[in-house]
Amino acid sequence: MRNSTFETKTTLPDRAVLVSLVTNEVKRSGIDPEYSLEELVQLAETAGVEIADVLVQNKETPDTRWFIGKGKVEELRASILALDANTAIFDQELSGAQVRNLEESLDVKIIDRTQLILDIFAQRAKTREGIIQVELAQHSYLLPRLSGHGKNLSRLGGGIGTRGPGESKLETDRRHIRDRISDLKQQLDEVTRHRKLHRERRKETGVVQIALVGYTNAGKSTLLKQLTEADVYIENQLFATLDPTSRNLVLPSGKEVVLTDTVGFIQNLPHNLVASFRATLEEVNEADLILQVVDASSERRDEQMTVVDNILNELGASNTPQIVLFNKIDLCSAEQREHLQTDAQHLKISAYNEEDLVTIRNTIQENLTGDTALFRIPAARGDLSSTMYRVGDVVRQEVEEDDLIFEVRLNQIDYDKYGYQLKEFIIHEEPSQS
Ligand SMILES: Nc1nc2c(ncn2[C@@H]2O[C@H](COP(=O)(O)OP(=O)(O)OP(=O)(O)O)[C@@H](O)[C@H]2O)c(=O)[nH]1
Ligand SMILES: [Mg+2]
Repeated sequence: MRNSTFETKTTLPDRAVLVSLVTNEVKRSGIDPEYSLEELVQLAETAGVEIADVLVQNKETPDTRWFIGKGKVEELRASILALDANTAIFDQELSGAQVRNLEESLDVKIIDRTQLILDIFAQRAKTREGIIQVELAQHSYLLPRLSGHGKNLSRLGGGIGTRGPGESKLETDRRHIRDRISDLKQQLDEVTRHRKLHRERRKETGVVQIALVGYTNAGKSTLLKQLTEADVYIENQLFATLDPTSRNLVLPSGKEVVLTDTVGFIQNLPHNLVASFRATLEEVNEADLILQVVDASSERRDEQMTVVDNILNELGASNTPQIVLFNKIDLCSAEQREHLQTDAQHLKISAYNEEDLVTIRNTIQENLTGDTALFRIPAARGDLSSTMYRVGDVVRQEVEEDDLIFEVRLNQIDYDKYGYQLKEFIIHEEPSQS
């Protein structure tokens, strides 16, 4: 049945026991271990893993050799045998030595949350940039976990926990991996430079950039599709989208802006991954407006919003104007709906409701349209006329004595960008009605 001669060991789907160790450090980190474990279940399912059992241990500190306590290792062994599992997935990061000890003792594949996320990313990566970024993250994860013998590289073969760097590198030693990392970094630099050039060109043309951000599975891609008719991948699973997709969005005024879908966020996002995906996430940083998409029907809505805000902070994008879209309102209970903040910056929507899409387009437009301003420019500064047309809609233009009068409905973003020369000529400003 199997048609590939390259396929290595795994013929059965992975069947895993999930393990979570709740240490004092975990408790201090502010991460709710129960929520984290719920998410690990979803991540495992997303990766196509069957879940046989879930084990939890409370312990002040991890065991240096086994991570979990010796007694818990025996419990895990019993569960693996009874339920015929071939993998154990830990919700916290393990050291290389702990992985080896557990693997030798239990004779199953051992992976942790970080590796599982990296695997899902590896399954999803389609563009050159995405593929390079994932491989870079995988190697960076692996490097400190290789100690002495390169034996644990033999875990790289097939199935989850094994995708990625690839079988051809089975015998690779540390130096080899380091070489590969610097090679990947170089390739990434090149791709990044291209992306940057592209972005700068878009910027020069003055096109407004809007980024859809949010927790994974919130509905970002669905909104991109609904708003722009883009053909994008939408799935009820974590990390459906990896590579940013940009599409033109036409506002009611006829103005075109660029809307970009981005990779979803998750709590406890592996550091290697964030570092590797910095280039991709730059899109968010450069946006003129951020649409934060929230799954309002999620029991964990507030936690998810906090994670997103924290990551935006880390990216340096916390000052970018933001509209929060409370999505999936159709799935919300009356009580859930009631607790949602609503004002000009917070909308309750469903990505599948046409009227809501109209509201979103209008709200974007309102946020881009600022106040109406009156300018008086000396005729000698006629060179500024063209700038007037760059910063908004000129609604009136007259000559009065030796001066030019312009009434402009400002586009706030463009005005901030290009309007610095105009500011001294303003004679009257009126807040917009919207
Ligand atoms: N009922 C309902 N389902 C929605 C709505 N918006 C999105 N969905 C569903 O939610 C799931 C996730 O949607 P995506 O658009 O893939 O989510 P995403 O934010 O792009 O997710 P990632 O790419 O994984 O980060 C899909 O099954 C969508 O059909 C909505 O307003 N109502
Ligand atoms: Mg998506």
